[in-house]
Amino acid sequence: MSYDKQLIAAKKAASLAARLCQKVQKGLLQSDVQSKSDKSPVTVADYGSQVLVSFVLQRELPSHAFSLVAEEDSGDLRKEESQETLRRITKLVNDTIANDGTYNVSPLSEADVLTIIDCGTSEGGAIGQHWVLDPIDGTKGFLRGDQYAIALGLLDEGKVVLGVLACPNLPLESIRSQDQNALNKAGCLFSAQLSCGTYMESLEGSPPVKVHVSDTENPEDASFFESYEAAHSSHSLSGAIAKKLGVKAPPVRIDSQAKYGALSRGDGAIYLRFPNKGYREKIWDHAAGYIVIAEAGGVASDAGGKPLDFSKGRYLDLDTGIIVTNQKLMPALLKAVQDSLKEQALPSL
Ligand SMILES: Nc1ncnc2c1ncn2[C@@H]1O[C@H](COP(=O)(O)O)[C@@H](OP(=O)(O)O)[C@H]1O
Ligand SMILES: [Mg+2]
Ligand SMILES: [Mg+2]
Ligand SMILES: [Mg+2]
Repeated sequence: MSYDKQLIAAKKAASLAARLCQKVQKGLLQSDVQSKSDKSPVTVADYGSQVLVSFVLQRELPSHAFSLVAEEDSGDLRKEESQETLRRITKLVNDTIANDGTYNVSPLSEADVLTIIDCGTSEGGAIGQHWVLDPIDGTKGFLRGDQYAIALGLLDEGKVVLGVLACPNLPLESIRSQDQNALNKAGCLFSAQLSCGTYMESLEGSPPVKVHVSDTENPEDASFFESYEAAHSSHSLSGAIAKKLGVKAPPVRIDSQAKYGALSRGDGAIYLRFPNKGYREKIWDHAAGYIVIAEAGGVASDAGGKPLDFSKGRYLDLDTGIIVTNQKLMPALLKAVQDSLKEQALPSL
């Protein structure tokens, strides 16, 4: 089965959303930051991005049933104190659509915006097709002016069949490049479809280039990625695993699924993620990255070596943590992870 049409629509949706996010990040004001019940910062761009992706997908694929599992909902925005925020989101979305020029539509109203945000409340699951969206992954990175991604995947019968990662601040060259000029040129769009490989192009438009994960078999040559935020992933556990494996390079700490993108083109060889006990991973934090890595020849699993299961609804059910690397390094990595977890569980003497 081909998902070509959906892939074209997904790339268009994520690119347009990226434009909105870039505009907001440039002019980021403190007043853009709201507080959600989970205390994570949510910005105008977060909602605006979700509206644009949902809008474009429905426009581009009018004959397809539409189900979207997305991170944000309109609850907070419907509150009295959010009126100004809603007004700003609506204007940003309408300006972005008008500047793009593809869609000849009358401007969306604030009520339209709320309705479109709430298109993302699907529960997903193992039956049928569901889009999975993180409108801004790496909100903390976004607010800091660092890495973030617009991450969009498609599930078919519970399996990720395509994924797109728009990473506006990721350099087009390897992040390990020493060339400052090259590092200043940023804005990558990764796209992957089942059995078709992973491609990268510039967000400004360039021919897609096929990418592949690092093929290193030697952990001494491997550098590893992890969250910038220590609260999202234990830096001490990943350090212990890397040491056991023989990794020499210091960790590369960046926000968002830009890690999966950078890994898919070989900027590093390993990604380790170990949230606090009890934290439940959401499917939108990994769906797009999972297929971008798999189609580039890599493998992502939980800490027990099981593939990630996206068929269970909005959450991933998994055994402690997520590990990602190439096929050759995975057995050694898995052993180092298991040994380190056992040691960590032992009472210290
Ligand atoms: N305590 C926690 N442990 C693990 N992940 C967390 C977390 N709190 C938030 N997250 C998730 O980590 C994501 C960012 O990952 P990373 O650390 O790789 O940048 C966040 O995505 P959002 O920014 O979309 O909310 C959020 O879903
Ligand atoms: Mg969030
Ligand atoms: Mg996220
Ligand atoms: Mg998010």
